[in-house]
Amino acid sequence: MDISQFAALRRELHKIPELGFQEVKTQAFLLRYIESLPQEHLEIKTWKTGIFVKVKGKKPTKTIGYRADIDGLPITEETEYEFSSTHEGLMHACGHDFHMSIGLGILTHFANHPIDDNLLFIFQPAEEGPGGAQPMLESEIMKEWKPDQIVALHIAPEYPVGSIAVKEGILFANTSELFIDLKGKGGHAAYPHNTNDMVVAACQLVSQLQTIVARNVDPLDSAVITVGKITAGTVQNIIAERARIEGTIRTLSPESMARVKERIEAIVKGVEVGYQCETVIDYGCMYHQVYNNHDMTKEFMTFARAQEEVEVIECQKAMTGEDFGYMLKEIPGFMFWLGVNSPYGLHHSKLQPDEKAIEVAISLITRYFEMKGIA
Ligand SMILES: CC(=O)N[C@@H](CCC[C@H](N)C(=O)O)C(=O)O
Repeated sequence: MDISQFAALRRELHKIPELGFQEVKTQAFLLRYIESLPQEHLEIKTWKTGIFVKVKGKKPTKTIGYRADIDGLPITEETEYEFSSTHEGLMHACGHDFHMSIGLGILTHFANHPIDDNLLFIFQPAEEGPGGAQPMLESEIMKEWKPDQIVALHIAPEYPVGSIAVKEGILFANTSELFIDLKGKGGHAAYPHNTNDMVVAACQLVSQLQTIVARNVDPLDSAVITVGKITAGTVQNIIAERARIEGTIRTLSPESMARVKERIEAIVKGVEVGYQCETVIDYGCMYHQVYNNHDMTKEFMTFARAQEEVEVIECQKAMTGEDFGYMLKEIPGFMFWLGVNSPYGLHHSKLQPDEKAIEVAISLITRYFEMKGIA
């Protein structure tokens, strides 16, 4: 198998990023490739814009899963790659093009060289939102093909190529999106006393939200409230009638998530009374923490440490979120970081992961599955 072809596939996928549950071209591209493989041991089923591929084992006693997310982000690419996104305003800025091409590489190997156990490849839509993992888990296909163990990776710009980073237990946080709409009374810029200005209310609210992590969360626990977007108003000399705040909440414990939300609701109520406006809070999609199974992670770290070309870093937990957490809640397994050495981080318009990491991941996971998949 020529591993360099998977960097080429990654470039093709990089050109066509699509948002969650709109991954129509991505699904068609993946299917075309998967259908070009020897079909003798494969069973393919589509689910919405996702795909399940089962590689039937020779004498299976279990099924091992590999999950790759497939959606892109609403970011305008600034990499100057020859193979930049052809979809305006959209980019694979979270490495899902890597996750898919690595999945195709591992699948290609096992379509040609099946092992004793079954393998299940899950190409999952909508990781960035609204979340594809949970509905995929509840699907009839998953009920029939549910793996006994499951693995996924995520690219890590901050680690060098050739390294992976992982830990037992909690790896990623609990997350919840946060949308707050404010409606007051707009009017002429010169007559503020006749209005309820939602620009001022929204600015106050954003500042007050910052006090929650500082004052209401146990300092030995961790939480983040990030407001990534504010929209308000129409032009410079009209007082804004409406404002919208969009953000995300991250906590290491489910208890802190409940506490943070309780405080957000109290503060929003205060702004509502103080600014005589109407408010609506919507928590959008929520993800369960990524909790790595202790025994499987330990076994994987021992295995990876024995591979000459891989450096294993025992990392800290991160406040990122991943709906793979839902899969790990039901299926023993783990997620690990794959070092890709990019000067720009995840969700950045100039993210440039090093493609040499694709080969590292394909050969590491292939060998790991070969070790695990002996009946
Ligand atoms: C790995 C990663 O970057 N995941 C995203 C998941 C986002 C979930 C949701 N849209 C939210 O913002 O809460 C992340 O931002 O951590």
